[in-house]
Amino acid sequence: MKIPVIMLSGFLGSGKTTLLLSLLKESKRRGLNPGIIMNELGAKDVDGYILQESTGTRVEKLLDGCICCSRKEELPRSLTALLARRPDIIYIELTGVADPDEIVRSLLTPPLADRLQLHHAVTLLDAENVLEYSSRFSSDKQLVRTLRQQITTADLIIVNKSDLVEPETLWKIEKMVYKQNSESEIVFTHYSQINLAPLLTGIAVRGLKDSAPRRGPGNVSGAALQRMNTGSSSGSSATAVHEPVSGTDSSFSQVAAVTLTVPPAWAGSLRREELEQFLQQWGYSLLRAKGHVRLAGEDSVQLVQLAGNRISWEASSYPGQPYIVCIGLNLDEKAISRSWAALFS
Ligand SMILES: Nc1nc2c(ncn2[C@@H]2O[C@H](COP(=O)(O)OP(=O)(O)OP(=O)(O)O)[C@@H](O)[C@H]2O)c(=O)[nH]1
Repeated sequence: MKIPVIMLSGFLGSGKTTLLLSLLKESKRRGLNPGIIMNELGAKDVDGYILQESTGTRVEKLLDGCICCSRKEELPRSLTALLARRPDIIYIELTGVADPDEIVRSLLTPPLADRLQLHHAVTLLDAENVLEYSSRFSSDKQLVRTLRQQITTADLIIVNKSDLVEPETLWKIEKMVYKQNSESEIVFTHYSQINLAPLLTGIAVRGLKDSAPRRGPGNVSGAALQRMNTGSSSGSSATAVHEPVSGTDSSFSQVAAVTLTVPPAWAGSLRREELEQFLQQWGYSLLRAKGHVRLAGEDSVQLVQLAGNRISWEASSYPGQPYIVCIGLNLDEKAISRSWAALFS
């Protein structure tokens, strides 16, 4: 019996982990044993920690590079390890700059092809930013190509973050998607809330299956569109570890990750506004930031996220040394490190 795979792709911060959280909760509710592979560009496992903390599910992590290129050879190894745990369904969350077509190719190549079956290729789009990508990233043609590939490879496209845009923008996005992929289903939603049933149709607990999983009928309708409050707000030596995302056939040649750590002596001294200013000064060259920090005057550790130039905060129980992973296009690593160190001088 082949194990069904649902692949989640989409640019940085588009809502993949938010969707995966819902899928995991729904999988558990159905008594399924899910296997998860999560790939992160940075060396820190921010999303894996969020998933483990919220659902208790073990996550197979592939950090510090992209499994469509620089860490390509690690995917078969991780999938083989995961299969030994006899999952009913495997979710693969790609990095925001991964070419999903490369992953589909790996899944269709023996020996993986003998054991796995691609059930759905889902791509999330950030409604607030997706129409700007071609002009914003015009200096990185490879990245623009990869983002197109994310649209053309999908059989389900979820236009997420629709709470942040006007209906006109959604129509433009629909037109843009249709031009590139007229076959896929497209839904509009916020916080990745969609009807999960069609995605999981045909997936059953091992032993209860009498045939190979089949795709369900379409109709993955999103939640009713409505404006909603995002909950976002308008934050020895500090170290910066640069993680060049290498690989000869890299799909994201100019995208790199930097991990910034807070010196132990300064933990709990950062002010929220200071950190927000630090993150916002790089404009769109800082594509994504996420990490756990301890702020002055706050009891709990905070999970801070920057996506599409918006910053959000939520309480976290992360027990380790505070850090932030910054992912950017042509980021000036020296300037970032200097600016970060200045926060602690
Ligand atoms: N306003 C708004 N925020 C959202 C929505 N969906 C997700 N977010 C927020 O956007 C940020 C990024 O969401 P994630 O689900 O982590 O995105 P991702 O695609 O997994 O991000 P990476 O894996 O880092 O590429 C988080 O702070 C989410 O809470 C939405 O529909 N509307």
